[in-house]
Amino acid sequence: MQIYDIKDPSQIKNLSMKQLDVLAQDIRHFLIQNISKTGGHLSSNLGIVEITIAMHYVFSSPKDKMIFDVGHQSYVHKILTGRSTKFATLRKLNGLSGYQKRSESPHDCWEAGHSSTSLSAALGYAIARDVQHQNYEVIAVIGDGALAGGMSLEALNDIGAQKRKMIIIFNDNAMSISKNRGGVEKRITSIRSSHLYRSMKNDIKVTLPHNKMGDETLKVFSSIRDRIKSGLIDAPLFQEFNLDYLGPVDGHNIPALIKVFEAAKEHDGPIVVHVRTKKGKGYRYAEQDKIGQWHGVSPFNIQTGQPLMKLPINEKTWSNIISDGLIELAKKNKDVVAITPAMAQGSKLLKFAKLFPDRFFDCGIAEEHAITMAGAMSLGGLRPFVSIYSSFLQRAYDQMNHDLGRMDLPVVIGIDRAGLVGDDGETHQGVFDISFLRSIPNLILSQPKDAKEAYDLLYTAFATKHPFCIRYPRGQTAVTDKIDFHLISIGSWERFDIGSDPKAIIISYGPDVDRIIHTIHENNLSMIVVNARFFKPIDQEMCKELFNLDLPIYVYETDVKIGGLSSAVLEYQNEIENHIHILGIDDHYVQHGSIRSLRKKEHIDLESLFREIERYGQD
Ligand SMILES: Cc1ncc(C[n+]2csc(CCOP(=O)(O)OP(=O)(O)O)c2C)c(N)n1
Ligand SMILES: CC(=O)[C@@H](O)[C@H](O)COP(=O)(O)O
Ligand SMILES: [Mg+2]
Repeated sequence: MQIYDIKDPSQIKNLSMKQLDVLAQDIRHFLIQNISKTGGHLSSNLGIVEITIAMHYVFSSPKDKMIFDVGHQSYVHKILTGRSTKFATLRKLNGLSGYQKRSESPHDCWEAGHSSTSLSAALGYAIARDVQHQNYEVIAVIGDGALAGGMSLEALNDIGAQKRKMIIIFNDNAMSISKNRGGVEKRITSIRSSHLYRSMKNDIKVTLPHNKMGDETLKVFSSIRDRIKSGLIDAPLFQEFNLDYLGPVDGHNIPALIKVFEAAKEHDGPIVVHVRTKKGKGYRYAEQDKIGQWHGVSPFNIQTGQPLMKLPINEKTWSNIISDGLIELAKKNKDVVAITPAMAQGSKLLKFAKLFPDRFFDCGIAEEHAITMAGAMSLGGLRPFVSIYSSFLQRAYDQMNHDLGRMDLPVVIGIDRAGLVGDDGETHQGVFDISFLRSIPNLILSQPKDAKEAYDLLYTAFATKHPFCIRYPRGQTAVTDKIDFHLISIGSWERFDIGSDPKAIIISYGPDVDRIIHTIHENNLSMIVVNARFFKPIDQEMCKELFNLDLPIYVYETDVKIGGLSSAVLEYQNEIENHIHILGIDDHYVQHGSIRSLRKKEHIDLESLFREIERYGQD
C-alpha cells in the first residue's frame, strides 16, 4: 500500500503482517524525507511507527479515542488518518500542525503541545462515555518523560481509584528530550529487567505467529488474562497506582504489539501496556543521539546529518548568551546553581552541566517543582537560576506567586522562548508571561534588547534579593566582543532621541528596539524610541517625561496586549491623570483577617468607594 493512498485508517486492517512491516519501513522513509525538508519532531516519530500502526489495526478511530501525550509524536497517526499529502506544509502558516489538532481531523479527539495531559484527558473521555452509556475505547499513548510529569501522576492516582476501562500505552524509550532521570525512571528500569518481563517477552515473542492470529494467539491472550486476574503481573509503580499491567513488549514488533493491544482491549478496567522502543529508530544519527539534538530538528542533510541553515559566525542564540553569562557568574560565585525542567538541550545548559555537574539539576518535566525547589534552595543559601520556556512557565504560575513572590525569594528565572516561537504554534507561543507575571508582588520582570544588556541584566538579577525574571526570545542575536557585567538600575528604561524634531514616541522592548532605531535612521525620520527593558517595575519618571511631551505614543508589543506593557503604561498614565478612578488591591499580598476588616484595610469597602466619589465630586 502506498502512503499517499491511505485515506482512512480502516484501510490498513486488511493488510498482512508482512505488508504492515513494509508499511512501517515506508513510513520511516517518508518521515525522514519530509522532516529533512520541513523540520519537526523526528526521533519520537521514528520510534513510534509500529505502535501507531498496531493501534490503528486493533482499534477503530475516530470511534475509539486516541490521545497522544504532548502530541509531538502524532505524525504517524496523521499519515494513517489520510493527511500524508499535507506533510510539505508541516508547521507552516495554514499548514499541518505539529501536534494533534481537532480542527484538522475527526481522528484528533484531543489537542496538546504541553506534556502530561493525556491521562487526565483519557479519564475524562472514559467518564463521559460511561456516564452516557456509550461504547468506545479510550487509548492514551504516553512516553516515559511525560509519565513522570506531575499531572500524569495525579491522573494515575485517580485512574487507579476510578477503575474505568481505558488503555494506557506506555512508550518507554528511556529518553525524555535527552536522557531521562528521576525516581520513576529508576522504577521503570527495575520493571524492564524483571524476570516477569523476560518470561512475558518470551511468551509474546515465542508463542505468537507472525502472520495471522490463531489458536496460539488465543492461548497467549488467556495466559495474559489469567496473569492479570491472578495478580501475577507484578509491575512496581503501576501496581502501586492500583493499575493492571501488560508487558514490556518489543515496540518495533507489529504482531506482538497487535496481540498485546487485543489483549488490553479485552480487559475490564484501566490497563497499562508497557512498550519498549528505540527513539530515532531507523535513522543512524537519531538513534545514536544521547542529548536530544534529533528530538526536534530544523531542515537537514540526510546523508551528513548537518543542518541546512547555519548560524552566522557573529551570532549566538539567546539561550547560549544567557548560559555563557551564567557560567561566568558561576565561576565567580560557587553558590550559583542551574535548574532545568527537562530542557537542558534547548536551554543550552549542557555546557554548564559539564563544567559544574554538582551545581546542575535536571528535575524532569516538572516546572512547578522546579520553581518551588529553587525557592527553598535560595533560602538554604544558594543562588538558583531556573531556565524555563515561557509557555511551560504557565504550569508554574502558582509556584511563582505562592512561593517565590509571596516569600520574596531571590531566584533568577530565565524565561526562554519568550514571544512568538513560530513552528510549534499556539501551545508554545510564549506571549502570556508579561501579562500573567505583572500582577505578582515583589517580582521583577525584564527583557534585554541585546547580548550586552542580557549580561548586565543577569548580573543585576544575581545582585538583587527578589524574584527576578529575564525573558528572551527563540532565535539568535549579535554577540559582544567579551562578556562583562554592569549593574542596571531596577526599573530604568533607556531613551533614544533620533533626529531634531521628533514626531512620535515608540515604546518597545527586546531586539525590536534596535530594529526600530535602525529603520528610523534609514528613513531619515525623527522620533523618540524607548527601550522598556523592565515591565515591572516600569520607569515612572520616564513615563511622566514622555506624557509631558504631548507627542503621540505608540507602544509596540509583540506579546498579548491584555496585561502587557501597554497596560502598564496606560495604568500609570491613568494613575497620574486620574481619568478613571480605580479601586482595587495594590501591588502587595493581603494578610489574614476577616474579609470585612481586609476590605476596609485595602480601601475596597463600599465606604471607600463612596468617599472617593464624594472627594472627586468636590475637586
Ligand atoms: C509542560 C511541558 N514541559 C516541557 C515540554 C517539552 N517537551 C516536549 S516533549 C518532551 C520529552 C517527552 O519525553 P517522552 O514523553 O518520553 O516522549 P518521547 O519524545 O521520548 O517519545 C519535553 C520535555 C513540554 N512539551 N511540556
Ligand atoms: C514538543 C516540545 O514541546 C519541544 O520539543 C519543543 O518543540 C521544543 O522547542 P524548541 O525547538 O524551541 O526547543
Ligand atoms: Mg521517552
